[in-house]
Formats: sequence, C-alpha cells, structure tokens
Amino acid sequence: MSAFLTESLAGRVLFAIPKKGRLYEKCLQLLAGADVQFTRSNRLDVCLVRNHNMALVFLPAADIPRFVGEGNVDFGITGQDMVAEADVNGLVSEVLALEFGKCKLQVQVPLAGDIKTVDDLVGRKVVTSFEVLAGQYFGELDRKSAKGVQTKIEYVGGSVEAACALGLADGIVDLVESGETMRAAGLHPIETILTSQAVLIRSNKPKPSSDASHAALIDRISQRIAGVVAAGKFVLCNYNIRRDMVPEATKVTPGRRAPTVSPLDDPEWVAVSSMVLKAQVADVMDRLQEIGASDILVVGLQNCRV
Ligand SMILES: Nc1ncnc2c1ncn2[C@@H]1O[C@H](COP(=O)(O)OP(=O)(O)OP(=O)(O)O)[C@@H](O)[C@H]1O
Ligand SMILES: O=P(O)(O)OC[C@H]1O[C@H](OP(=O)(O)OP(=O)(O)O)[C@H](O)[C@@H]1O
Ligand SMILES: [Mg+2]
Repeated sequence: MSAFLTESLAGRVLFAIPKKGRLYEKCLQLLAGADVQFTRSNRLDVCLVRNHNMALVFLPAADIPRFVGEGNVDFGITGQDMVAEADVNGLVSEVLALEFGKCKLQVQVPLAGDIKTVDDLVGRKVVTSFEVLAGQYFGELDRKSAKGVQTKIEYVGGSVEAACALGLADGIVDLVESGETMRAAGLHPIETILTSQAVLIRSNKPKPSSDASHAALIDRISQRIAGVVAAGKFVLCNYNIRRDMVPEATKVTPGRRAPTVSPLDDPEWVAVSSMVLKAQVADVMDRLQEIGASDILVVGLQNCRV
C-alpha cells in the first residue's frame, strides 16, 4: 500500500466488503443504494469514499469477521457462517441481516453408500472448508458416542463436494443453496449445522482513534443499508375501500406501524396505503378483493427508511 494511501486512510471509518464471490455484486448494489460513492481501481483492495469520511476495504469474506473483531476495520459485510467459523463471539455485533447469500451448512454423504446418519460418520473422515464448525460439531458427537474414536476433520479451500468421489472423505460439511452442486456430486444432506445469510457486522472494539463522528457515520450508513434492504423486502400497496371496512382492511394490511388512511371525495370511501411484504403481496391482494377493496395498486420501492 502506498504511503499516500496509508496517510489518507488515517482518521477514516473503515468498511469491509467481500472482494469477490457470492456476496460481492449484492454488496455493490447496497453501497449504491446507500449512496456510498467510490471508484475501485483495478486490483486495489482499499479505496476512499468520495462523499463520506470513510474507506472501503475489499477482503476475502472469510477474513472479514476477524478484521472487524480485532477492530482493524470498523464494520463490514460477510456471511453468518463466516462469523461463526471465525469464532469471534463477543468481538463483533450483528447489526442487520441483509436477506441475501442465504444458504445452509450441511453434512453431506454419498447417496450410494453405507453412511446413513451423522453417527455413522463418527471415527471416519470429513472434508470441509469449515474446520472450526465441523470440528465443534463432530467433537460433540465423538464425546457422546460409545465408539471412543475421533472423527478426522480435514481442510480444503474449495470444490469440497469432489472429496468423496476422489476417495478423500467419507462425508463433507459444505454450503448448500439450490442443492445443484450437492446433487451433481452424488451427495445428499443428512444434517444441517447452521443456516446463514449475509450480515452487517460491527466491531465491539472501536479503534483507539475512533470518535463520536465515526460512531455516527457507522450508524448513518447502517440505517441507509437497512432502508435499501427493507425496500427490497416490501412493496407499497394502495387501494380504495368503503370506510366501514377499514377495521377489516387494517387486519389484512396492518402496515409497519399503521396503514395510512386518507379521505376521498366520496365520504363513504377512503384510500389506504400500507407497506406489505413482497412475499405476501399476492395473498394480500386476494384478501383485499374479498373484502371489497378496489383499485388495488402495488408499487415497488426504490429506497426507504424504516
Ligand atoms: N451457493 C451459495 N448461495 C448463497 N450464498 C452462498 C453460496 N455460497 C456461499 N455463500 C455465502 O457467501 C459467502 C462467501 O462465499 P464465496 O463462495 O463467495 O467465498 P469463497 O468460497 O471464499 O470464494 P470463491 O468461491 O469465489 O472462491 C459464504 O460464506 C456464504 O455465506
Ligand atoms: O447449492 P448450490 O446452489 O449448488 O450452491 C452451493 C455451492 O456454492 C458454493 O460454492 P462456490 O460456487 O462458491 O464454489 P467454491 O466451492 O469454489 O467456493 C458452496 O461451496 C457450494 O459448493
Ligand atoms: Mg465459494
């Protein structure tokens, strides 16, 4: 890192972003939605933010919990699985679940084979990129088992699913989202160790140079990101309904605090506006129609503050 860059980082809030992989693109979308302006030069893993006293540090997702935990970086985005694997309990706080990067960490074994349960794996060989979590999980099973043996946990950095076919392992512990990788490798899940999604984490050990303005900036950016996440999760539902049906309508669209009810020129009717979970909107529209609502409009949110 050039002396110039080191100097210009001094006094700035540092925000860690996964440098590549599954979480990268979504993180860029969040930063754009939060109006964090920067230009990432080719290959450079640190860049200054133009419109805030902040710099972005692009790091492997697996390293982010440790950097944030040790206070080198003020806050960051990574997977809950990475936080658990880094064993940084008490050193970082999870500020916000980000609703992407959803996956499960599962114990998987060959479909064709003699291993049917995790107990069958006790004393055998398990290959994984999550040696801490797999070690804790099988350590516990080993202790409970009457076999008096230790399950061998071996680390590989990627393409974990190939380990069984290559004769390296009897089972694996790896991430599953669609299940495509697992099925293509002739494996099936026999246990889920944890479920995960991307999260915003914050250091519990602020840098000695941090002051109140730093804490305020971390809060402001976290709130902006929360707004972008909520905008992706909710839609705005507007409709007209007879005034006497408002109590029923409020049950269907309670809103986050309460629905907005506005008078119309016709005294017997009102207009209602309410935030609704995107995942529930079709069902909500059916129910609104059933209770006599009309002109039901659903509008996507570009951004919001919640
Ligand atoms: N298939 C997936 N679906 C959803 N989220 C995933 C998936 N795979 C990984 N993740 C999430 O993204 C995080 C980073 O995984 P990613 O695969 O990007 O990192 P990596 O394996 O270090 O990088 P790469 O695969 O590019 O070498 C994981 O810790 C997990 O939280
Ligand atoms: O259930 P699926 O939708 O198939 O996704 C799961 C796969 O995604 C990740 O791998 P990635 O593509 O990051 O490759 P890697 O093994 O090299 O990390 C993970 O390690 C699984 O292999
Ligand atoms: Mg990967």
